[in-house]
Amino acid sequence: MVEPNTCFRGCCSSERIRLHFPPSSYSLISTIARGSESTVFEARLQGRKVVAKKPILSTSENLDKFHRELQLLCKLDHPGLAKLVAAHARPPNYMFFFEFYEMGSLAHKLHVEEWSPTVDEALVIAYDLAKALQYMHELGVVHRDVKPGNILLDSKFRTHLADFGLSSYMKDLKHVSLENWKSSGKPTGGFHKKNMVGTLIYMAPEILRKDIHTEKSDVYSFSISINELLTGVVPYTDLRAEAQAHTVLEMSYTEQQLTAAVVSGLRPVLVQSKPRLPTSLVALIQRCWDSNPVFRPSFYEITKELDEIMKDVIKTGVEKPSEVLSSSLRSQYQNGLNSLPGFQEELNWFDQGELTSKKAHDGNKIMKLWPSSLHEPLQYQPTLSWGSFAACGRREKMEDTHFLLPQMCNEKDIHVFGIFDGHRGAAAAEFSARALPGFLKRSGYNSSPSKALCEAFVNTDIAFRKELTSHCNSKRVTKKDWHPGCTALTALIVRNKLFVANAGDCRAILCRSGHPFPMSKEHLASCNEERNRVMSEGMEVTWMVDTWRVGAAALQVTRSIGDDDLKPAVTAVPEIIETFLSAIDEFLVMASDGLWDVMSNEEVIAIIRDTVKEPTMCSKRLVTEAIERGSLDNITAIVVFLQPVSTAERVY
Ligand SMILES: Nc1ncnc2c1ncn2[C@@H]1O[C@H](COP(=O)(O)OP(=O)(O)OP(=O)(O)O)[C@@H](O)[C@H]1O
Ligand SMILES: [Mn+2]
Ligand SMILES: [Mn+2]
Repeated sequence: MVEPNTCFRGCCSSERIRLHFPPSSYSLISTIARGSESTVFEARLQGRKVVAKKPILSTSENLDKFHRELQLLCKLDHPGLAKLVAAHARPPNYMFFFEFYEMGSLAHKLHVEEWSPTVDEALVIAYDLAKALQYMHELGVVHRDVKPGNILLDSKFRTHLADFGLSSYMKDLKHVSLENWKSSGKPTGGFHKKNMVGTLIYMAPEILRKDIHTEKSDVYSFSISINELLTGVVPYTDLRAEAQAHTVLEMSYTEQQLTAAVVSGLRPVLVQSKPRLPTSLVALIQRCWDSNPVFRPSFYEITKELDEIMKDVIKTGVEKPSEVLSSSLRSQYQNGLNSLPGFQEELNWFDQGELTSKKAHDGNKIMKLWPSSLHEPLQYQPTLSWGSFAACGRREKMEDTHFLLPQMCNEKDIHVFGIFDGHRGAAAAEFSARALPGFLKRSGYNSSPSKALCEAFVNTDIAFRKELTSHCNSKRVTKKDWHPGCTALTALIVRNKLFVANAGDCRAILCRSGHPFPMSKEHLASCNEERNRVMSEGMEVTWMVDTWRVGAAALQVTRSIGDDDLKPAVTAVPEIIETFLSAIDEFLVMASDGLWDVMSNEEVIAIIRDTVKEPTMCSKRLVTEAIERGSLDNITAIVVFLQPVSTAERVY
């Protein structure tokens, strides 16, 4: 008797795909992955190596879901989707057999193997994935679980979107609240299996707000995944490797915090420095993760745009295996590089600064930094918590750096924080962030805090310019007019006293009695006093384009570290403002000018009031907001709470 090719219930049928087999025709060989709702095996089906996905069927609802998924899988047929080769849909065994994709998931490739694709490889993957999703959407189906863990790669690096456990016809979707979403089909998988926070990172803000999932929500997840592919970094962690990223993600955010942050506009750090990265691709990613689904392009538009981008990047069309694209691009890229001036012999300026710092303070363990006097009356004790966030923003390169050094030299009530905003390259900023703390310690053993800060700025400047000169001489560097510099802002807290040293146009404010209390003043050529000082040092200041600028370099700031072509007029000597802290002081905000360009002191304070009382979250919020307001610069923010923050306030 020939059995019909249907499932046990008769609701699933197919002409292409066999839906039942005699038990002897398949065997499970080994476990590949154990999901929350299924186990994935390497299997053999009639001699062919396949993947068997065996759902956990503990309730009748699970069974209904299996049949719905099978009905859908019988309809789907696209090269960009994981191919169902067969199924077994009769008791006691229910399972899907898929084509085996030997390279595994994109998540594994990126975060276990730490694979770093070239831009053209990433473009091919993005294009394949977009095509597959366009196909699904045209059928009226949303995937609802687009993420690197569900993107499988074959030996030719072509993409196959898998895991249709959450896929659904749009017409069947009702409002799914977060609660019943969690208990029904929740996106899981990869290394995020155990924790919710991880699975949230691909979910569009409207889903987090408990709205309905539309095709534009898939567009959002697509862009988060493609940005992850280009950066290699797990969203919201700054880390590549799976194990560490996992811990950091869990430590940095609770579920509510991340939900609140994404809804209020937080996004992963946008890809920035990658050879040949087309700006149009970066812009496309940003449009795809717009907070408003209406502004996100459809996959029809995305594939068209990707097609254009690829044509620009390579003049040879798209339907080629990626290896071919890679090699042709690689040779183009190398030709391009060779015609560039000799910029390759880069020093690592962070390391250079670190070394200088070590030499400077030489591990003095006997002397104490600024010991408190026995005669001092009982002092107010601020309770500190601190955090920072930095983003490249719309700039091509990141030239901001910063450091957080709480409890300097193991002194429980001495803390230092610094921001450096580089110009004409990042060298000075990178060097200073590592070198300045060492100079501060050295001076701290025999100078007052403000004198030590001043010496630290000046010594960092001298050391940097010395390193630069010897580097240029030793390597016969061809960069003739290379005079990198940076502005610098450093806050030092010694028990109940705050000292802020500033050279340039970063800014620090205190929130005192609820109002901004300036702790620094900007040093710009547009400011009379500074302009006169620079001119009295014999340096020309001229009105150019839109503002006053110093020297041939046309610098807008009048104090900085580095800039050896403008020394001594553009001095590294900081201005220092000091104040006693008391119960009226809530928090300190320090930021590079990229933030202050688009936000007033009052607005900064209002935003922090309106955010979870967690300093890293506050810093992120400030930076994200500044980018959204159109800041064109790099942005770094440090937030230091000066009072204990109640746990109730910490939760959004
Ligand atoms: N066809 C396949 N070829 C190779 N590996 C596969 C295949 N299908 C699944 N895998 C591997 O198994 C993992 C889990 O697969 P899948 O996402 O389909 O299962 P799941 O139970 O829905 O998991 P979760 O929902 O927890 O992500 C994938 O991340 C991938 O590493
Ligand atoms: Mn799944
Ligand atoms: Mn999965």
